[in-house]
This record gives sequence, structure tokens and C-alpha cells, in this order.
Amino acid sequence: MKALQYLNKYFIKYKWRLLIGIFITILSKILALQIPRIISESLNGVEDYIKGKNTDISVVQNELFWNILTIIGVAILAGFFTFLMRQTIIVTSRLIEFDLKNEIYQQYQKLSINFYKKNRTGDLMNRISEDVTKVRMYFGPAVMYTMNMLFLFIVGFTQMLKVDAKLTMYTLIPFPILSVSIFIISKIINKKSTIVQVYLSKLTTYNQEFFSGINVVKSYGIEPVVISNFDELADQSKQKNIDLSKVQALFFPLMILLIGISNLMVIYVGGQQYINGEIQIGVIAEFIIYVNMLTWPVAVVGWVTSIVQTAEASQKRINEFLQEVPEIQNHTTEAFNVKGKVEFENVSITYDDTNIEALKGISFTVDAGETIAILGKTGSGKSSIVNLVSRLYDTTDGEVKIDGSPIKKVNLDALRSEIGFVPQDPFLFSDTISNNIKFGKENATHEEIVDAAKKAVVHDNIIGFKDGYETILGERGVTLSGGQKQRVSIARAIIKTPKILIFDDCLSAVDTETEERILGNLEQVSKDKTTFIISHRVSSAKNADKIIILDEGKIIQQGTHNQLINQKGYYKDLYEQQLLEKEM
Ligand SMILES: Nc1ncnc2c1ncn2[C@@H]1O[C@H](COP(=O)(O)OP(=O)(O)OP(=O)(O)O)[C@@H](O)[C@H]1O
Repeated sequence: MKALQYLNKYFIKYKWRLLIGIFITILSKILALQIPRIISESLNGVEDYIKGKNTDISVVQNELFWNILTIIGVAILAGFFTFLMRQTIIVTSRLIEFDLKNEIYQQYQKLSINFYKKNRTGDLMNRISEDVTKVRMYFGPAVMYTMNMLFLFIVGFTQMLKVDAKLTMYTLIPFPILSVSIFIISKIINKKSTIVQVYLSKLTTYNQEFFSGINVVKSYGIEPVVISNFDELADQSKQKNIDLSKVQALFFPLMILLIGISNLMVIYVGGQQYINGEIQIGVIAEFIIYVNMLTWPVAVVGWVTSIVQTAEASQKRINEFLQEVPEIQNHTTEAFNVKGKVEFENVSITYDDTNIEALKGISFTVDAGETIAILGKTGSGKSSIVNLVSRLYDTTDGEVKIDGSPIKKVNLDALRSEIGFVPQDPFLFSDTISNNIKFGKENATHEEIVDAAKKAVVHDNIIGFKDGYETILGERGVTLSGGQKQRVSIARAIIKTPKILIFDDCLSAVDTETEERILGNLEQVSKDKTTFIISHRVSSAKNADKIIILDEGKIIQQGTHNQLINQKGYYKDLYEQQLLEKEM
């Protein structure tokens, strides 16, 4: 129960609703338990008439009439209160589920990139959906049935004892057995359901990958292999489902068997008491109704115990995330007016998960408004530099400074709001092109969107689609080419008009002619902005104020285009090679 203690704050938050729920539960149980007593009284009245203790038939008829009316009235009221009980408690559990999901989601937003690399998407989704659902069962059904059971049992047991203590004891003998067996069965069911869930998740993941990689599957003609793998997985899943169904099948027969034993006890022991003249006939009927009323709440004890255990396990998994401290922390909320000067002082970074030292003691300065181009072989550390500028990671050694202040001391929100980042592998949401561009500036007008798209040289492509800027992208919409995606992503960064622009190899999928046009436009756009251009092409770098060449995490050359083409080294070789390619 330790993990579930975390949720006590929600019990406190919704205490009034819960207290009202408890009060209504008590009322509904008190009412429901009046019915067996009234039935008993009615039968006893009839018996008295048959035995001649009461000779006036109209009195008996009158009593029966009023008893029937009372039973109907009480049943309607009890039903109404049960409805109110569900309305208060189950609705509260839904409100808590909503709060908890929001809490987890907010925590997800705070956690850094490294966290997302360490955890699988499926697992993250599960904690916010499956685990929260299991915890909701603890707030809703578990709380409701426990209270239901408690009050029904206290009120019912007291009434039964009052009527006949001996019969009560005999009747209740099978109840503990019932509760324990249901507990054991529920535990097995839970265990087997978890396995079924795991297989379901495996099947979903398998299909998801297959659908995403359909191009590869078809072009390699490996459908038969995919189908046979799926068959195997589906077969295992089916077997686990059958295992589960076999145990589930035990649940109700066992309950019916034990209720049957209780009923037999009432009839056998009660019958003997009746023959001995210890009780009236109505008591037997009354007890049979009690037994049937109490069976479900008692059976539920076992079920509730297993719900609580499952919720405890789920909450433990949720707590692991909620208690995770974000690696990248914003230490200040102080306003920070970004101008755009970026300094790297002896910066090194080693990624935790791979232990790769991507940057080794790098130093350089870019003044506000300058453009810096970063070139180098693949894996030389180019992206790592810009990851540090937007503080997606923190340095392992050395310091990155923004306008002279250590980046860790700068308000992170203020910094990121002044960065327009075009990643190497741009991501577009399943939304309209217009909204994807607007992502960079929520309140952008249509003119601004078109202007940004024109500067990113993607406007002509967009208006070529039937729905223009309202074209939906993604799974159910149009699939953009790699180059179009890159350009929409550039438009998204441009529209933001930030102080720092970062283009991480984002022109790799466009032809050299389009690249020239975009670069020409960018020169205008980035006139007063600090701009980082990562590229493998000299054409992207040649106009930059500064060019640095990286190799294995170190700067091996730096200078302007003119300086570097006159030095022996990587840049000159690249320049000559690309010049040759252009001529051919
Ligand atoms: N987030 C990360 N976690 C772990 N290792 C990383 C991460 N990002 C990069 N690396 C590793 O750091 C090294 C430098 O990678 P980086 O992406 O900075 O190079 P790059 O020059 O941008 O490469 P490319 O031109 O191929 O994009 C690589 O060996 C890479 O595997």
C-alpha cells in the first residue's frame, strides 16, 4: 500500500464527494435491508392466519397490501440511492483519473530527451493509459464495493443476529471460504490477464512496425515471413487467452456452489428450528434473501483485494516516472532578453547511454547576428553542438554561454522561445500544412504563413495540392517528400522570427538549385539572427561569417570560406570535390 499512499492527496481533494458517497451508501444499504424483514413479516402474517392465530382475513390482506407497497417504495428508493452512490464515487474516480493523467503528462513534458531515449514509447503510453486505468479501479470500484460490503455486512449481520443468532452462524459458514477462494482465483486471473496484455501489446507492436515498414516488406517480398511470424505470435496469444478463460470459468460456478451451500444451511437448520417451533416460517425466507444479498459483497472482498494489489503495482510504476528528476532543469524564471551571442568554452559532452564522447574540449564564439557553418564527417559531433545550444543536453565539461551568461543560469523557456530549430529529421504532425507551419507562431496570419513558405521555397509545392495550405499531412493525409518536409520545417522555424536559427543538415534532401534559392532567402531572413548551419555541402557554408570543421569531436579547422579554400585540409578537399561534381 506504500505506493498508493501517493494518491491520498486526491482523497483529500475530493473528500466531500467521497463523504457524500459514503453517506448515500449507508442509506441505500439500510433501505435495501428492510425488504427481507417486511417479507418475513408478511409470511408470518399468512402463517398466523393459516394456523388460526388470526381469523380476520381482511386484516391479513390489508397488511399484505401495505407490505407490498412498502417493498416497492423501498426498492425504488434503494435503487435511487445506489444510482447516486455510483454517481458520486465512480464520477470521483473519473475526476481523479483525469487529474492523475494530467500530472503524468506534465511530468512527461518536463523530462529531458535522455529520458525518452531510455524508455520505450509503448511503455510511456502504457503508464498514462493502462496503469492509470488500474489505479482508477482502486478509487472507483474498490472504494465503492468495500464501502458497500462493509455497510451491507454490518447492517445485515446485525439484523440477522437480532432475528436468530444460531441460524446466522450456520448460514455464514461458507462465506469466509467464498471470500478466500475468490481472492485466490482473482489473483490467478490477474496474473493471467497481465500475460494476455503482454501478448496483446506484442501483437500491436508487431503490427505497428509491419504497417510502418510496409514499403520494405513489399519491396523485399517478405510477406510470407511476416505472416508466419504473426501467426506464431497470434497463436501464443490465443493460448494465453484460453488459459485465462479457463480460470475465469471457475469464478461463477464457485460462487453459485457456495451460495447454494449457504441456502441449504438456511433450509436445513432453519427447517429444523421451525419444526421445533423455535422460529416462524418467515425467518427462513428472510435468511434466504440475506444470504443472497450478502454473497456478492463477500465475494467482492477477494476481487477488491486483487484490484488493490494491481493498483499498487501500477502506481509503483507511475511513481517511478513522477519521482524522476528532469536532467535539464530551469533554474530561473527571471526574464531574459536573448540577443544571440553564443560562446563555447572548452566544451565536452559524453552521452550517458552510449558513453560516446561526442565533443572534446570545443571552443568558439559566434556573435549576435553572425552565421556559423559547421561541417565535418558523419558522426563528428555537429548535431551535438546545436543540441547544447538549445540545451537539449547539458555539457559534461566546459561551459556554453548565451550573451555572456552560463546557459544553465539562463531562463530556459526564454532561451527556447528565441530558438528556431530545424532538426536533421524533421517531424510534421498529422495536421494541416498551415498548422504545421503555425506551430512556430501560434497567432500567425495566413499571409505570414505564405511568406514563410515562400522563403522556404515550398509555397509552389503547397499550392499544387488540392487543398493547398489546408492539406492534411501524415497517416491519413498526403505524404510529403523528404525535401518538402525539410522545407515545411524550415518555414516553421522562419515564421517564429527567433534570435537564434539552427538548421541541422536540413537541406540534404533538396537539389542544389533549390538549395541555392533557399540559402539566398535565408540570407535575408537571418540578417540580424545568429544562425547555425550544419551541412555536408560547401555551397551551404560558403557565405557564413565563420566556418568550423569538426573531426571526432574536435575542431580541426576554422575560418571563412576564402581562408579555408586556401588551406590544405578537409574543407579545401570537399570544395574541390564538389566543384568537380558540379562540373560533371
Ligand atoms: N543523443 C545521443 N545519445 C547518445 N549518443 C549520441 C547522441 N547523439 C549523438 N550521439 C553520438 O555522438 C556522436 C556524434 O553524433 P552527432 O549526431 O553529433 O554527429 P554529426 O556530426 O551530427 O553526425 P551526422 O552528420 O551523421 O548527423 C555519434 O557517435 C553519435 O552516435
